[in-house]
Amino acid sequence: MIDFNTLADKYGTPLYVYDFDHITQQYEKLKKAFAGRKSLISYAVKANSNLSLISHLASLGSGADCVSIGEVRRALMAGIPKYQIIFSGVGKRDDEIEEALKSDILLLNLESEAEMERVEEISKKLGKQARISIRVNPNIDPKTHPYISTGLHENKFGVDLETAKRMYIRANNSDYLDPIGIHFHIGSQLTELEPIKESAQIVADLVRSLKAIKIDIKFFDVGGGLGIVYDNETTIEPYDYAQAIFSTLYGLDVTIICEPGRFMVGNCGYFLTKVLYEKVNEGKRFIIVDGAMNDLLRPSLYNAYHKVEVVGKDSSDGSEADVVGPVCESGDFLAKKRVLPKTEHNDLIVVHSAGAYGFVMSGNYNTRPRPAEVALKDGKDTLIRVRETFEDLIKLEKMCL
Ligand SMILES: Cc1ncc(COP(=O)(O)O)c(C=O)c1O
Ligand SMILES: N[C@@H](CCCC[NH3+])C(=O)O
Repeated sequence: MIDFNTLADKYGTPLYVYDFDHITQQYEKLKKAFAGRKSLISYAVKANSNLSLISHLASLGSGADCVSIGEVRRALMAGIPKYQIIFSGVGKRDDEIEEALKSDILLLNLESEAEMERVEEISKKLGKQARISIRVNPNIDPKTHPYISTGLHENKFGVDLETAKRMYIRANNSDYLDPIGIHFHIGSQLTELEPIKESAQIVADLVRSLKAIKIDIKFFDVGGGLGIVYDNETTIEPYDYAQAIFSTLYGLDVTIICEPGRFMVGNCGYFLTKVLYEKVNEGKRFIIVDGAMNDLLRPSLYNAYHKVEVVGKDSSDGSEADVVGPVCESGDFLAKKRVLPKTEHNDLIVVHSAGAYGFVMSGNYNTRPRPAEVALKDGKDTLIRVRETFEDLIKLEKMCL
């Protein structure tokens, strides 16, 4: 049992708390599911890019999937070996490509023909050969929230099968490109296995057709996307996930890469916020707390559900309320229409499953400094990011005054 009150007293609120032991369990579960085949788990840094958290994953043997040079730098700083780092993303700048090539990471994952031309040109300038993978868009509906669906042709990600094949042939004929990987990622918070299996089948068929023309793909990257329980969702078991992928890989000797973000860190995280006031507007009850949409955006952005509880109080005799923050937006809420007990000033509210896409999507709207982050490991709590101050926020502007 986590003693949330003690943590809130010690570090203040709003506050992010991550249970690193839970991350270890998630990592081991997935690693075990892939046992028996060559595999690399490349944690999707975008889900939670705290350096101490990445460093914890590095200590478990994890690689990193990055979508900006900043994330690549974080991964390297946190101790992820360079040959376990992948750089994806639809819009890499020249300077990002150059730095990634100089860093000698495992793969640049390419998402368009135009990008491949840039990478070839920059590799030529550096006198290097770029190890690349190509992100295939298999046009499969992942059956998730439209904002986090990425594997349909209407989404901006990847290239269609024909284009991918053309790119592989071209890359294979280039002195500066080494096409050794293939990639797909159809969306996030996936709770159904079939779309993943179908996509893997399509992409594996492409790998077999490439093999027939002597283009040898060594890394089969299935992206991330494994969903977690926020409310009462049925999720995909890692074992079934791995078996579904294995079943598509007949005749192929590849290292499977998978890039879980949410699965690895989502349920390890808690967002702690204190009650400021309660009020009732014409029968509508609001619990106003010191955390807001700038700290945890998912409810406002996706209408995402996060379980909330008032620490030490039983909800059974409660009534319906919205939990809202102090930001000047009607869309600033953490939870809507939840049965919650009567609260007092300074009661502590815990928002669950806040480890993924929580702090990383926070901002300073309304000149609100971002929360501190704390890790729990082996029964000990450690500060892993200091709370921002007003001075931190205005530092860059003050330099221009
Ligand atoms: C290419 C890629 N890999 C991995 C991920 C991680 O996704 P998730 O957090 O759903 O596992 C994403 C985000 O959706 C992504 O775009
Ligand atoms: N930000 C999203 C996930 C995006 C996944 C990245 N491609 C969320 O909070 O659910």
